[in-house]
Amino acid sequence: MHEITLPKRFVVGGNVLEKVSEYVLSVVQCSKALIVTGSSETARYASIVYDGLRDTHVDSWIVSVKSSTIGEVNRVVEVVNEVEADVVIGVGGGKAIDVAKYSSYIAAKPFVSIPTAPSHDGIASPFASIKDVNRVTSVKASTPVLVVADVNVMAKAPRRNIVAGCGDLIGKFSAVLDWRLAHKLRGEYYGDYAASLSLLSAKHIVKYSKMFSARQIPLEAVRVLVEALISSGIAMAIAGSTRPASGSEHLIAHAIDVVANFPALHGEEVGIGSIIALYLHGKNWRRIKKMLSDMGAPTKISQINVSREQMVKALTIAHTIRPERYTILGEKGFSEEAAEKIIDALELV
Ligand SMILES: NC(=O)C1=CN([C@@H]2O[C@H](COP(=O)(O)OP(=O)(O)OC[C@H]3O[C@@H](n4cnc5c(N)ncnc54)[C@H](OP(=O)(O)O)[C@@H]3O)[C@@H](O)[C@H]2O)C=CC1
Ligand SMILES: O=C(CO)COP(=O)(O)O
Ligand SMILES: [Zn+2]
Repeated sequence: MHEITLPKRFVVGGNVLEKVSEYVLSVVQCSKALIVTGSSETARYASIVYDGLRDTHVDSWIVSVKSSTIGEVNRVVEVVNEVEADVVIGVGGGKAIDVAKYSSYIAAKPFVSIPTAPSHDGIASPFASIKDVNRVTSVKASTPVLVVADVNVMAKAPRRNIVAGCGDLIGKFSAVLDWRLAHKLRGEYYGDYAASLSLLSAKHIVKYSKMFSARQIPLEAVRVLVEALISSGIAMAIAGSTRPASGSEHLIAHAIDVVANFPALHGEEVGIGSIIALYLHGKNWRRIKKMLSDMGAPTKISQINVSREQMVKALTIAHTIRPERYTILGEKGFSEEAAEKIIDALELV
């Protein structure tokens, strides 16, 4: 048994950031808010949120975080307690959202998710990837009470971040295959509804792939991507774990982070992990590789700043990242020889 807690309100649309205070006040009674953001363009969006809250007499503070580590979470929790904030608002990419989400969970305050880029599916999920809490995998955190996704803001994010969101979602094809495999081989609980919802998000990326390959990605495609990222987060909430969203492709991405110290965006690494995972599952990996390549997503390890030696190492340790989650990598994973062979067979160099 697990409880499914979903956000109370989703606001998805153009220019919704300016009205954020109205949305926040519609779901939480608050007079003090702590905004967690990054340090680049994200901080500019955070100041728009700050101004909106000030105009409706909500005192606000902004904390900029550099990484999604427990050190940053502790720093944010200290400020939450010091200023007695009633709500924690994350404004930024996956890093800022995750730090805000986990801090709100520790401080037992409501969490509001305001993504500035469609680069990951943690936007609405109740899990956070905090780098040194559970090694490199996610942990249970708060479900946002409110998600405000301004598609105009997100469409202005760097193309690289947008395409990374496509990569994170393409990963659901192998994640669900792995889940089914674990169900058949290990009797693990398999939630057909959560799995179908997760797959739906990946299928929409394929359906709209031509639009994502256009020089200027149309707003319509960004909106579909944002909705798909939200719905993948909901699939995780329904399943009560990240199982529908994270399988062997994520283990490979996490292993790359361990070996090469976070060399690229999460969704970019998942895209490459998906090519390998789909090959192992006997699926049409060539089609997915071409699709990612056409979008401008990395399909070679040099494009994610990973050397051949590092990739071999990552492949040989991927199965150890989360031993309790059975995947196509099995219990022994890749041998060095097999890793070398797959890198050549899939032309990853
Ligand atoms: N909780 C969950 O369920 C999930 C969590 N994740 C986690 O999310 C993280 C990945 O998120 P991702 O967004 O790729 O990485 P980051 O949050 O690190 O963002 C990457 C970069 O993009 C910048 N950025 C964000 N929005 C904009 C914008 N609108 N314009 C210009 N620059 C922008 C960020 O700026 P700045 O430096 O200012 O922050 C940062 O420099 C990983 O840590 C991953 O583990 C991924 C999937 C699911
Ligand atoms: O990135 C995620 C889903 O896209 C979360 O996955 P993990 O639970 O493997 O960290
Ligand atoms: Zn992911």
